Formats: sequence, structure tokens, C-alpha cells
Amino acid sequence: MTLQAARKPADSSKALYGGKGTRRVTVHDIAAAKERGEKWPMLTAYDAMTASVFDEAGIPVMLVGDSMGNTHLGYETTVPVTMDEMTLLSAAVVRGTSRALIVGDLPFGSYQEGPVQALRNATRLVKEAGVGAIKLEGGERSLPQTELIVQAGIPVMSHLGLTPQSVNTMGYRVQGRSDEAAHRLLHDAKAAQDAGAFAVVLELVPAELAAEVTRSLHIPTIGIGAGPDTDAQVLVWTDMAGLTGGKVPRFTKQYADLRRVLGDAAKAFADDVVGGAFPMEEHTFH
Ligand SMILES: Nc1nc(=O)c2c([nH]1)NC[C@@H]1CN(c3ccc(C(=O)N[C@@H](CCC(=O)O)C(=O)O)cc3)CN21
Ligand SMILES: CC(C)C(=O)C(=O)O
Ligand SMILES: [Mg+2]
Repeated sequence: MTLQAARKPADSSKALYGGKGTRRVTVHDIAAAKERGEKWPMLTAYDAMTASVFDEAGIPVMLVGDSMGNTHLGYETTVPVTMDEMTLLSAAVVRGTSRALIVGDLPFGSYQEGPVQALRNATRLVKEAGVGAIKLEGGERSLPQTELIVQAGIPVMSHLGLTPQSVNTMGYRVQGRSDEAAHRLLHDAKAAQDAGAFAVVLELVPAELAAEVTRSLHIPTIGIGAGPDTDAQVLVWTDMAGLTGGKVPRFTKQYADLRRVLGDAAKAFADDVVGGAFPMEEHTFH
């Protein structure tokens, strides 16, 4: 019998998205999805209420991104985000979910000093917030951190290409356009895999390069502005739902117009209060 014939037929009940699983998703489930050639979605989440909506929608992996700095805390960049802020919001997302794997971003300054600092802060997100994995930016430059955290038993997601914590040196530009930069990205991705990372985010890289990295790795790639050929796709949820406001990256697709819906609800409430139409008898106690 050939290997092909011996392989069990694909079992769609195991699918990361649309499957029947109810227990929490693990990094083993994510590895199995790559073997099945299954694509999967990831969204950011920053609070228990919204995370519960995505959990009920079947989103298998959520990232408590340091993008909370922009979306929820009102900073210009992700650079000022602290471990206290990450821990508070990550704990809320974990409490609001029962099925999704929750990944916590290590914020700028929480791992750059070296592997011991990185492990201390990764451990804090696991113990105090209950996340199932952490993410950190950088390939080669974050290898000792990745290795030590993985050795301690905490799954690590790597983040390559545009790494927003380096905005002050990098800007917000497409990465890996020159042959040399493309080579470096492929090298960084393999190095992250060898150090034990379970997945790699590729942000703002040419689609052809993201496809090559995806073919070259046995761990899944998660694209954001990296074209259609990565194993997974991630978006900042407020961009995806049209809530962010202002300029959003071109790689975003907007699936709803929550900013308008929410603004209209606020205006309708205000008009009712001013006009005396709220509260009515059914909202009133005697
Ligand atoms: N709301 C939000 N969405 C995000 O995707 C996001 C954040 N915040 N904060 C953290 C980082 C920063 N990100 C960014 C920020 C800016 C661009 C940007 O200006 N991109 C240009 C393309 C530049 C080029 O062509 O080289 C664009 O027009 O989209 C991209 C990603 C992605 N992340
Ligand atoms: C955009 C994703 C990958 C991220 O790092 C974040 O939301 O902070
Ligand atoms: Mg981030």
C-alpha cells in the first residue's frame, strides 16, 4: 500500500474553524491543521465581551495584540504599551473565551534586554493572564529569547517582516523587497522555526516571498498584508469591523461599518433623551 493510500481521509470534524471541537485549541491542533493543508483565521481581541463574540463565531486563535496601544489606549504607536496593560487585557480575553487559543503579545521593552527578562515576562502573561502562548517580534535578533521561553514550556509565535515595535528605525514600509532583505526574511523564519516557534506572523511582505516562506516551513505562517498564500490570516478586529476610524492599512478588508452603527445608536439615544422619548413606561419602576 502506498503512503498516500494509507493516510486516513481528511476528518472535517477536526477543523480548526468549523470543526466540532469544544475544548481549548492547542498548538498541537495548529500543527495538525498545517499537515491537513487547512487555512484558518485569527483576530485580535482586547476585552472579554468582544472575545466571547469571536469565540462563539468559532475563531480558533485570538491575539491580544500590543496594537491595543493604538486601538484601545489611544497611543500613536505600540511602543508605549506596558506589561501591566498587556496582562490586564489578556486576562480579560482569557476569561471571555472557552475554546480559542489566546496568544499574548510581549510589548516593547519586555524582552529586548535578553532571554531572562523575556522568560520572566512571558511567564507573567501565562500565570497572571492565563494565555496559552506568547508572541514576540524579530527573527535572528530574538532567538535566545525564543529558545529559553520554549524550553520553559511556553509556546512562542514569531513575528517577522514589518515589526511595529521598531517603527522608529523601520517606519511602516513593506519589508523584504530587495533580494538581500528577502533572503534575510527566509533565514529569520527558518531560525525562528529551529528555535522552536510554533507559528510565524508575516506582516507587510510581498505575496511571492510569503508564499515561499510558507512552502519552506513546517510550522504555519500567519499573514497580515502578506498575500493569499500563507496558512492563516490575521487582522486587527477593529479594522476588520470598521470601528477603528482614521486611516487603516491597505491590507485590511472591512466586513462591517461598526463606527457608523455605534455612532447612530449613540445619536438615537441622545435624541430620545433630549426629546423625552426615553425612558418610557416599560423602562420605569414604581
Ligand atoms: N489599527 C491597527 N491596525 C494594524 O494593522 C496595526 C495597528 N493598528 N497597530 C500596530 C500595527 C501597525 N501596523 C501598520 C501601520 C501602518 C501601516 C501602513 O501605513 N501601511 C501602508 C503601506 C506602506 C507601503 O506601501 O510600504 C498602507 O498604505 O497600508 C501598515 C501597518 C499594523 N498594526
Ligand atoms: C497585527 C498583529 C500581528 C499584532 O502584532 C498586533 O495586533 O499587535
Ligand atoms: Mg503586535
